[in-house]
Amino acid sequence: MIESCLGNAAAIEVKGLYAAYQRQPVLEDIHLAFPVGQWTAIVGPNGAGKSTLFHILTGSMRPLRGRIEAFGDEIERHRKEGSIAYMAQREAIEWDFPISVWDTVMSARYGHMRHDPLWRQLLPARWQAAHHLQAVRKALSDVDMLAFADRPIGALSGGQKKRVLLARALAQEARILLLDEPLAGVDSPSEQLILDVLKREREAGRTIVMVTHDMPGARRYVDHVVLINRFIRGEGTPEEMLSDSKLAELAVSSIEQSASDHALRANAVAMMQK
Ligand SMILES: Nc1ncnc2c1ncn2[C@@H]1O[C@H](COP(=O)(O)OP(=O)(O)OP(=O)(O)O)[C@@H](O)[C@H]1O
Repeated sequence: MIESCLGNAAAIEVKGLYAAYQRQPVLEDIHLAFPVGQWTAIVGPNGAGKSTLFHILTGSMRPLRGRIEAFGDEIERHRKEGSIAYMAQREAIEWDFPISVWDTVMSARYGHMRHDPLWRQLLPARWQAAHHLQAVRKALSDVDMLAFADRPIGALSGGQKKRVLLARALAQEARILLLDEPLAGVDSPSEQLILDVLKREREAGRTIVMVTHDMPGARRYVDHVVLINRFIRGEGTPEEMLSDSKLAELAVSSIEQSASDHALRANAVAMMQK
């Protein structure tokens, strides 16, 4: 087990996080902990701030305020060590870029290759050390995409693209997997395959955090659920958080949030016109 000796430290802990785009708050007063070795689902309506939270966790966006730790330590060190793998939404990727499936997944190994001798780093991707090739082969095989290794990524179907993105995250062999909607837009065999792969990763001790709108999948597989809509709206077991009444409260929070944002904007416009 990867994390068996780590006690109760959270894999990631978020303390007092605030984030905004053009002064419009998106995340406020976020306090969260993703338990080590557990599978967490982040659930919230469109525009709730879920992807923004991931952008902050991966370091691609700076929050206005707040502190983030990984394994009880500054998160930046763990990012640099490649301990956190991230799977973006399919829409966030440039699929026209002329790169093969193999090379896309191999790019997850670049962080590890930094420790290889320089002469080896200069060789083409296919001549890298055996353990890198093995990690890529295993990840592609886990998502049943090894037969597509030489295809350009732009020639894949939507579900295949999703599997390649997951393979890329797996090939990093990170301790934490952050997955933004890994189940969105895939057919049901692909969905089952992805859930089974993640179940095995969790059993091997990896910490998984995934954004999902798939309630049946989350109810069946995850250990921990976070409800979010700008603020944290609940955190607990799937039984507690994914009950009809909790999900109804979350939906109502979304309507109230939009109404209050609308009123604030109208107020601001009225003030400027005075
Ligand atoms: N680059 C940006 N500039 C300005 N506003 C943004 C930007 N990115 C996101 N937003 C806004 O921030 C809010 C939160 O967006 P975010 O993508 O984090 O939500 P989400 O919960 O991931 O939504 P979805 O489920 O639709 O993917 C939305 O209102 C969105 O329009």
